[in-house]
Amino acid sequence: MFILVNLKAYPCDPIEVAAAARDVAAASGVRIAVSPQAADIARVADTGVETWAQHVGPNGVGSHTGSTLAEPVADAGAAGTLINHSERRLRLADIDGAVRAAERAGLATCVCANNPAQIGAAAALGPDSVAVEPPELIGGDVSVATADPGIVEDAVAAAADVDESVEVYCGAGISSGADVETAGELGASGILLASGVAKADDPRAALEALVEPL
Ligand SMILES: O=C[C@H](O)COP(=O)(O)O
Repeated sequence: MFILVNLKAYPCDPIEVAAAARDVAAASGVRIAVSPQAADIARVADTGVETWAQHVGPNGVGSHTGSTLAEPVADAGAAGTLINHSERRLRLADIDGAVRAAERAGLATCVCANNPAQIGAAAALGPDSVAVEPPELIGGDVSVATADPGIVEDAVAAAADVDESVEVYCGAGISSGADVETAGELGASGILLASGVAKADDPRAALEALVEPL
């Protein structure tokens, strides 16, 4: 099981979370990555934790003010990137372009989507992974794996119908080891979570609790 901790724009200390994630991953053997703000990628990567960007765009070098290019993200130490997160939606052509740009830069890709139909479309673009997240459950206290287990199972089936090599993650409201375990039983090979760690009083304890049953 892969645990991807998205720090969004929460006012946590990215280095504290990164160091905790690095240590918990090493102690547990569970793959854990941290996805900080773009400006923090290099500092977070320097801790040794697997580091992901929250977004890259489709552009290459040129006159694209405000762009996040894949190459400098990779150069800063990122190993992968989210694309089309629910809070950073892109047009279809730009999702495709961002996947291609990330591939050229050597970044692993995870395309986010709202529902199984979108997961099938996302998988058709050839990313390494897709993540299903019902927007109404993001940031809440109830895990997608509990509130809507069918959406996870249907997303796994939708991706497999298109390309069995695409990994399927799920996210929204996941905060406990039991949530992670249930997501795995539903067929997800990874989880995407944010508030359960980034807003925790003790992020290290929150991470330890997540991996405890694995
Ligand atoms: O990127 C993470 C997801 O949007 C889930 O966020 P959450 O764990 O706060 O529900």
